[in-house]
Amino acid sequence: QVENSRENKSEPDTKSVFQPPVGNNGSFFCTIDKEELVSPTCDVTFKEINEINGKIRKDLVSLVGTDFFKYFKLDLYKQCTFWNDNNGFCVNRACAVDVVEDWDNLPEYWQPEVLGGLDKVNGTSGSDDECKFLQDLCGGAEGNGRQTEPDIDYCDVGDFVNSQAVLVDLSANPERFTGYGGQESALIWSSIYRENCFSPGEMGQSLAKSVFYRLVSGLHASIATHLSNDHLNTETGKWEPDLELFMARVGNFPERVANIYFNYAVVSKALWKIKPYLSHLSFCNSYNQDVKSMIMNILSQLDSNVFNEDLIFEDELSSKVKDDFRARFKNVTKIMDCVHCDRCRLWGKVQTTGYATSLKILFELDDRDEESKQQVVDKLTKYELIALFNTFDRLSKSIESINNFERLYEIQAAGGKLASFFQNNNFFKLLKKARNSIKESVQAINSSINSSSSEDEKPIFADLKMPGKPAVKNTDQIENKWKKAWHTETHNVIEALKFIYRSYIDLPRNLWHLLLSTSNRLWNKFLGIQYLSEDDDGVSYKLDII
Ligand SMILES: Cc1cc2nc3c(=O)[nH]c(=O)nc-3n(C[C@H](O)[C@H](O)[C@H](O)COP(=O)(O)OP(=O)(O)OC[C@H]3O[C@@H](n4cnc5c(N)ncnc54)[C@H](O)[C@@H]3O)c2cc1C
Repeated sequence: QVENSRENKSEPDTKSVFQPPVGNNGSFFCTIDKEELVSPTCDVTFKEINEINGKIRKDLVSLVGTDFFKYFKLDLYKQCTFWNDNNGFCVNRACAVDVVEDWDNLPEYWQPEVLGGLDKVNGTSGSDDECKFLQDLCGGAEGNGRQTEPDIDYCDVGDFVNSQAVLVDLSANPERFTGYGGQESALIWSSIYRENCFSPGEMGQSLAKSVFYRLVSGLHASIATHLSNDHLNTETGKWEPDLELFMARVGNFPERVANIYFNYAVVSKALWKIKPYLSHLSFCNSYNQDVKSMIMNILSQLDSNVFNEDLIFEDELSSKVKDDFRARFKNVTKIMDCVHCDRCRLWGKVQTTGYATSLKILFELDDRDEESKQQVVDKLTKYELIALFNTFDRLSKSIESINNFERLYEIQAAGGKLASFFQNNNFFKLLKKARNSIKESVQAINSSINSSSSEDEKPIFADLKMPGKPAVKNTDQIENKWKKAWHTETHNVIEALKFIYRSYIDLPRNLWHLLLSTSNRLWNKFLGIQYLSEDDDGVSYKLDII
């Protein structure tokens, strides 16, 4: 699944980058085996992940809704550094981000003087007994001494303290359908997938490549699940799930669904791994008493078997591949600066930062050294932690949505479509409208005979609404197809019946005429005289007997 050869290409080429669709009899839901392991590196089945997710979903929703976890900081105006394309923008309202401007209503630890007051926080940090991690968490004191240490970051943590960065309430800017697409988003995705080309010949590169691909594809599929689950129905004006869109983007591709589960396993293992190092922290309890218990409730449901990160870079030789992996994933997080839709950029940044944080925890937490583990965790910034939990929430929501889409799919497959057709009285509306429409069309034909106008070409069922119209299809075309088929069939049946009826009526008369004309011709021939005939227009003319 990661066989795309993208090396040595200067321009993104979407055709060579993306996998061909892998539809399975048109349906994933019927073919995936939920008892199977999510991946050879995960000792967990799809079913088990569903169960874990069911247990933690409620707490996770509450957690990301708390004041501490719902705010994120990012620079929406950062220039794209990968190609010269900083002029595009998404004009759709759904692409916009509502930035926090009402500072008075924010908790104290989000106030500008605290967020920006690094010196003040640093000044107190040495004397207080609380560890630096907690102060980072509550005061935003990122970056102490980071520069002198080896780079273990999979994203640019400096972005969060950039002077251009704005604070955004994630709960006020949900991840959903924005209309962003076409060449622009395809270019972003192809550039992301192109990062997945490691130096050939390195030990362990194929497994690293596979993990990289699955992470990106899982992110891509998760975004597609959210935009299908929260899709604008232009007829009702409501945001609602769109099953057909989901099937077209995710559901018909078992591999993409599996990659969402794989990402869930990766992030949950990272969370499981930091659990022992969070216990001494109070998570700004003075602001929200429940945050800590919610986190612990969630983490206690997670299992170490969900993902075995040790298999990825298992021997010494693979450390080069690991460096490559880190640099390439960092690029993925930076490519988010090239996304023109602000809302997509926001959630793209949150999620790529969440994966970057997971990778840092999984691959940079040295198993042999307890102290270094604690240090890595202590140095996580507030925004990495917020991104980590929000990314887990996004994956958890995706899995919940996949299960909901499966139920919708089964209802439709079991004839739900037909049932709703009758329940909504559409069948009877169809009959009534057909009757009225035929009357109208007859009138239209009559008037067109007089006025020589083209009124009779007006579609008969112009106002007819068929059930279950897919958002992605041209509805006019579907209606016209129905009308055309209806017309053609009724016309053909009526003409056939008329023909048969006329044939029976005309048969005796035709036989009598045939008999008369034949005997007349034979009599004339016997007498040796000319006889008369008629052409198709009824004109009589003489024929000579040869
Ligand atoms: C960072 C980012 C965030 C975005 N956030 C949003 C958002 O919040 N809301 C929104 O409405 N749109 C969002 N978009 C746009 C969205 O992802 C799609 O690009 C857009 O909807 C157009 O979809 P598409 O069907 O043309 O194919 P795309 O999703 O653009 O995919 C392009 C090609 O990639 C391949 N492909 C698709 N999915 C996968 C997969 N999971 N694994 C492997 N290959 C795959 C297919 O061959 C496909 O033709 C975002 C885009 C980016 C880059």
